[in-house]
Amino acid sequence: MHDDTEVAVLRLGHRPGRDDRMTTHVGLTARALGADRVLFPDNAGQSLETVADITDRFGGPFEAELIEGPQGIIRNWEGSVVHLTMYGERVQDIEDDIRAAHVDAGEPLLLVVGSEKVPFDVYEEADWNVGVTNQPHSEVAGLAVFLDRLFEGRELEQEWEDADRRVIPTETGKRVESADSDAEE
Ligand SMILES: C[S@@+](CC[C@H](N)C(=O)[O-])C[C@H]1O[C@@H](n2cnc3c(N)ncnc32)[C@H](O)[C@@H]1O
Repeated sequence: MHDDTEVAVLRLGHRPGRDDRMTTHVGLTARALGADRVLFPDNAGQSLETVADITDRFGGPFEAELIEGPQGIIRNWEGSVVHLTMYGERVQDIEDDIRAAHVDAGEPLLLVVGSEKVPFDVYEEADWNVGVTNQPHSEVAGLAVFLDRLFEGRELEQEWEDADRRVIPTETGKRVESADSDAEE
């Protein structure tokens, strides 16, 4: 999270058209739930634009980047690598170990989520293969639950910098204020 050791999310694989919405949601969920950066495959430019636009409007800091050779990024990552997969160890059994490496020892964390079939190398190169349940579901759901576990809910209290607008929580309806009008309140 903003003042903590870095958490980057790597989206492995992207099928233009079919995966556009899911890849965008990986980025938006990473941003909303406390990651610092999302790395998208180089054919996911449309998703990058959407995430950058949301960050401009609703605040940051958050970075979205296009990358080539995701497996090189995993191999050369200076820190811990967590791969989210339904075949992995149960998140509730190993979250303390991951938190100890990331929060206590200050290791940057790379969080890898797949789309279609994930190459076996990724399972071998990850420090932890982690299942959020051992049932098949979605990269967005796995990412959300994992980040909330990692940050123990602190991400829900984040402050957003350089936002153009801010949502005011309301019991019913929608209330959005511009950052300028906030400043005048
Ligand atoms: C729709 S799944 C496809 C997985 C693919 N069939 C494979 O063999 O790797 C896409 C991604 O969702 C995530 N995912 C799905 N279920 C998960 C679970 N139970 N725990 C953690 N991540 C999960 C994983 O990152 C996975 O790569």
